[in-house]
Amino acid sequence: PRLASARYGKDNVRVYKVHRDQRTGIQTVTEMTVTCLLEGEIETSYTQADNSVVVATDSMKNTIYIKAKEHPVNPPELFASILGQHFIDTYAHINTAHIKIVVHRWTRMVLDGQPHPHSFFRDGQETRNVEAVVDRKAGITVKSAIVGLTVLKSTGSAFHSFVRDEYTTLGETWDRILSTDVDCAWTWETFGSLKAVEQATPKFDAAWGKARAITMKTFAEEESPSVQNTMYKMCEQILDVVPETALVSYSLPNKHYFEIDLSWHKGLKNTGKDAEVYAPQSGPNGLIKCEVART
Ligand SMILES: O=c1[nH]c(=O)c2nn[nH]c2[nH]1
Repeated sequence: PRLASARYGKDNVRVYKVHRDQRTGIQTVTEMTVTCLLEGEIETSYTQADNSVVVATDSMKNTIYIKAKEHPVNPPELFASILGQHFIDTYAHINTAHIKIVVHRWTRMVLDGQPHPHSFFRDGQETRNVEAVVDRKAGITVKSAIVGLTVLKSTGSAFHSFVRDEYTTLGETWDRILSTDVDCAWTWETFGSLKAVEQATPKFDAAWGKARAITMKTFAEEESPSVQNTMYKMCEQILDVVPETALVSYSLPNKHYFEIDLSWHKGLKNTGKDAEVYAPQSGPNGLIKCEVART
């Protein structure tokens, strides 16, 4: 047998960092969960119990905290690239660093119309994710994402004219509930160096804001004929407004809400245009995926 692939590191490294503006007294917080996996000439640590090539995962955890102290942690695309580049620069036998950052939401409280200087709330389980692969030869590839943004529309979604055969029971509908947990990702054109990522810094927050706005606006305003068509339109718009992206993808569960026929009870009308009470389904769910490339 041969070692076909290997990467190792530290997962679930929770990091919190506060910025204190001395002049205004306004404090800003960032909370993230970091994963760091390294690849390189590390085969002998697996095959020969040679630990001389092993940068301990504990040391990686220490490094994440030190770099978070020494460098900005925002935008996450920049911090992930800085962190990955550190491992390539520091250990000659490490050739690829895989850094994943999940940024959790701390939204500033607004009290009596005023943003509070140091109080925040978790408005949803949505996260902003970044995966950076820093490779000694190939450069820095960065994938940004919105994950876990749960949305629902109570109408404005249809699904009909699909294959009808001896396996089909699903009725056609011109008016249905549509709900999903958005997982939207955009891959940046590869950066040739950390300097190139640093120069692109202003683009990362802007792209996240645009992708999130396009997702919500298209979801809300499109008379959706299917999840497939609506997500494709989202991809087209993101590629259009973020020219440095090479690929945009969505992975959308179709979280079904079933009509409940109550006519057995005194002829109660609760289906079709009379439907008001529905049964939200935990599963099974549709799962619709696509990747749209610029070229
Ligand atoms: O939008 C939808 N796409 C599908 O492929 C599908 N299949 N069942 N319901 C569906 N809704």
